Amino acid sequence: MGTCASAESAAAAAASKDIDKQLKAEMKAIEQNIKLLLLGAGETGKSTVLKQIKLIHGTGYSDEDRAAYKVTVLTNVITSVKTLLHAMDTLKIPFGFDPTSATIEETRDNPLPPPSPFLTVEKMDDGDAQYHTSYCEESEDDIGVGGGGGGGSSCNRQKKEAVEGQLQHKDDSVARAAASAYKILLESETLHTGPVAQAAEVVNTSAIGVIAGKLIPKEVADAISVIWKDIGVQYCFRRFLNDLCRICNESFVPTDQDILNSRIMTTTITETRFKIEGIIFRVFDVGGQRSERKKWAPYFDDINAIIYLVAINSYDQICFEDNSTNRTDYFPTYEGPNDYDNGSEYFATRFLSLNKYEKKIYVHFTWATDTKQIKTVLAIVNQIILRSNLVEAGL
Ligand SMILES: Nc1nc2c(ncn2[C@@H]2O[C@H](COP(=O)(O)OP(=O)(O)OP(=O)(O)O)[C@@H](O)[C@H]2O)c(=O)[nH]1
Ligand SMILES: [Mg+2]
Repeated sequence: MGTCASAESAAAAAASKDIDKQLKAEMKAIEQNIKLLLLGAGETGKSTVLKQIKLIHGTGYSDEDRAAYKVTVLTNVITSVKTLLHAMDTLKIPFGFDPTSATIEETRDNPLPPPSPFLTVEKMDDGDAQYHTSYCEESEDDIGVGGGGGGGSSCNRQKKEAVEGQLQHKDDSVARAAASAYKILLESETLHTGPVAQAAEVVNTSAIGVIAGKLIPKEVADAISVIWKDIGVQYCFRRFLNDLCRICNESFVPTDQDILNSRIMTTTITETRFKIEGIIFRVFDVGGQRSERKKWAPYFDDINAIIYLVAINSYDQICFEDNSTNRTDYFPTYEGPNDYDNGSEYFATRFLSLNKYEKKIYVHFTWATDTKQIKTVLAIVNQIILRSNLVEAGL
């Protein structure tokens, strides 16, 4: 009896000690805060992940935030149309070009280029590496410009992007037919005539920025509308401007998805604090362009985790910084087929093989603009960080 009672009290004392330790660890975490650093090259989705954390764990966006983002979205629309018009000339696609009039025999035989989900790699203090793929989960919202567009899934979107990528393949027969039509019109000096070419002139000569409180000028909005209806322009780049009418309307207020899709290059390091399960997370978002990277160094002190983002669709894009350097160049050691599964596996393996100090690295394939997928990734990240805190505290 006496033995039993003393065993019980020993167990109770041990349990109480554990609780004390846990409370102490949690208090320590609260005191210290959890410092999370978002790193990665330019346009890899760092600020987008921060926006998602704000939506998931913060208070969301106020009316003032939305008014500021309205300026960004409207400016992004004008910039995108200018980019699109530039692409028409670069890819040699004339206005009015109908891709269905060209034979697609060769394109059908070409392998599809890999779609473009983004890869995130988390570095932890020690231990194993892990993968998490949220790439093909169903998504509630489809993404158009501003993403207000209806239905569909991430998988459908990826297939759509892959098909669009194929349409732009420089060797396919549709692209050759477009270039040939472009050449004929150029030689006959009729390439830049007609209503769509006039609308292009209006957009190209308009100012890029939209001032706070103002709308896109009516003549520019009308010109964008004319450009967007052109079948050749649709062929050139059909996914960005589906929501033009909504965005150009006076009553336009950016939705959460508009905000996630909008783009401002980060040039000032920001710190944002969130309380998740009682613990304060301090998230640092840095600029990824080359000139910004020298500002990263002081932020490595005392951090609990790095979320390193990589855009795995950027392997064939050039750097914003100098407009010529390939962002990732090709990988001569890659011998696998040109498909998503093998390509993404290869990227993950390359990153993991750089782990010289046996740090814990977790790899997630995800879409930074998809709140549902980022929610899953963040929940895993939080669990990992909190777990490693308890391990540190000896629990
Ligand atoms: N399709 C797609 N677009 C994304 C994804 N992540 C980010 N984007 C878009 O890419 C653009 C750039 O994303 P940002 O979050 O601003 O990139 P960043 O890494 O903060 O860039 P810097 O501030 O220049 O370092 C934005 O328009 C985003 O909406 C993704 O996973 N998929
Ligand atoms: Mg940024």
